[in-house]
Amino acid sequence: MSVQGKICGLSDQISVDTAVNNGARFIGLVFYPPSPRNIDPNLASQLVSKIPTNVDKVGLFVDPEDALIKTVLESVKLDWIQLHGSESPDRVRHIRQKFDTRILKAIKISDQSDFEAAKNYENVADMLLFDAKAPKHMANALPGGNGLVFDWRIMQGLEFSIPWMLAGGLTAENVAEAVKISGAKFVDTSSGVEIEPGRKDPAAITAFLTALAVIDS
Ligand SMILES: O=C(O)c1ccccc1NCC(=O)[C@H](O)[C@H](O)COP(=O)(O)O
Repeated sequence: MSVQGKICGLSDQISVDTAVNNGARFIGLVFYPPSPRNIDPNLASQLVSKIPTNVDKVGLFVDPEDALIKTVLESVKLDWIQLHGSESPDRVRHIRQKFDTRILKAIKISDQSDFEAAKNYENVADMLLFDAKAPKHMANALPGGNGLVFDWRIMQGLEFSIPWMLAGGLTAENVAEAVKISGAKFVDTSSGVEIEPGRKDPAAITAFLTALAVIDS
């Protein structure tokens, strides 16, 4: 199986269609108001209304209340709920059970010790997403989508009981190296396919997905 790609933070139809038409496996939709990629549930519903069933719709939340998830799901049928905050394993279990939707749980990584947290989520999530942790001094840092990489070498030799996705600063130029070093089978990008935060670049989306297609995995 080739490396599967998620394009996250989509907010316009051209970019959604470009991602789908170039082989994206996952479409990420941000429901986190402080993000420049945040979108209204009704717009989200329109954007993904025609995407094929083999492309999964991922709704991204940060420490959401149940009410927000409920409101979003009333507008758009998500295949995954991505939790990118400090949600506990019990909270993840609750969300998974209450909304009967697969969970992609983000774990922030800066060094090897951060992987210990991942073990606590293997029994409550369906997939893990390893993303670079923003440094404390970084101004205007978001919980994710910061365009930061972590040292992919620290992934080597690690094994998890559920699938995992690599994220953080991935671009068409570095994704092949990231896959080779980390062994990732799933990758995710947002900043790396943007003209500016919140404004996707269809050409960069195409380049990223084309780069995936030629990786011998
Ligand atoms: O993308 C955002 O604006 C965002 C905001 C708050 C929490 C998470 C967010 N994105 C999560 C993602 O899945 C991103 O694709 C991931 O962090 C990688 O982002 P990037 O480093 O920009 O490629």
